[in-house]
Amino acid sequence: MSQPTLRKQLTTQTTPDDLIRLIEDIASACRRIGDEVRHGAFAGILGAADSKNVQGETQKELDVISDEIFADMVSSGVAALVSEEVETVNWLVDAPNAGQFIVYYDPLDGSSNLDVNLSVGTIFSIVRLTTDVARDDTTTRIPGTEQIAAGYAIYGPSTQLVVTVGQGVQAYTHHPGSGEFLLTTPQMRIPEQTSEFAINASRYDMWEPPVRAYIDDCLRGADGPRGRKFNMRWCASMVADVHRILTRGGVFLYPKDSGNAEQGGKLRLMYEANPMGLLVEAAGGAASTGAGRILEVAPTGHHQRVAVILGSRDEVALIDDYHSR
Ligand SMILES: O=P(O)(O)OC[C@H]1O[C@](O)(COP(=O)(O)O)[C@@H](O)[C@@H]1O
Ligand SMILES: [Mg+2]
Ligand SMILES: [Mg+2]
Repeated sequence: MSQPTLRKQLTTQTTPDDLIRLIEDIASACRRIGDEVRHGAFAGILGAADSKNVQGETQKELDVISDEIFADMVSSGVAALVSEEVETVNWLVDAPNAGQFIVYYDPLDGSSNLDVNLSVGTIFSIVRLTTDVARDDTTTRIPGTEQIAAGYAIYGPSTQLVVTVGQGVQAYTHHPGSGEFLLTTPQMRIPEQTSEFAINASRYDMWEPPVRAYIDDCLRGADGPRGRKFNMRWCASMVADVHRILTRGGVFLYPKDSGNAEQGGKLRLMYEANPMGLLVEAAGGAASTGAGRILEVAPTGHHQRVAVILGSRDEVALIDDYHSR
């Protein structure tokens, strides 16, 4: 094993010790969640649970199990956990190894893919509270610009952990023999230009005019205003779509449309849009709502939703331009 381990690489990047311990907790939890996902068919847990989450969505059994694993295993230096699957903030300040970190997380992302054996993941975002924490839920409404680290695990053909602690984006691959996450991509970079978009095209008739105009122009190909052919991908798993973009470029859109406008969009700011926004920007890309930088959105609630447009910088800038026309 010549590649550095997660701890070795984070130490080389002079990451504070308490943050390394926290990221290692998260890596252990993701290893366990990956195992549960892989053995889900044997345990018969790939289906729906008979419960709904705060978003009113029917939970998958593995949504609940993954949340329990994460909440059990992630505690080093933690003051509070904010989960997609739990309505309220889980304050840990009385726990023996509590500290100043707030961890926002989506325990299982892309869960509609579970029973069809496609890639799913876990997403996390970390902020460090500077002052002594007050146990009130407004304390945790912190803009994405304050994140000190973010990442995701992807449970695909291999399990990978993709992390930023402020020095670019690193990808680690789980090494089944040793159980370690080993550094396999030292720097993920997003090309500034792309000819590949990802959007759920079945929502075409619900899109607002700027998004419809942008996609129409891409689909007109070489003879159209873009002067080149565009390809399309949609995994219905944000982790899988963003991983592809961090690996080879592209643009991902989940806009606000007439079908989700009441909720403000589909994807959640604190544990989907903010962490993915931090990763994409750290890899040279951009992340926008169409009306401004995602990371600068002032949070009004833990489960608030936003429009998401992220990926290759020039393409995101162009889509923003469609919104300002
Ligand atoms: O079903 P749609 O419209 O394709 O939406 C897919 C999107 O919803 C999500 O599955 C929402 O995340 P969760 O699975 O964590 O609820 C994203 O991962 C994905 O990008
Ligand atoms: Mg999700
Ligand atoms: Mg989820």
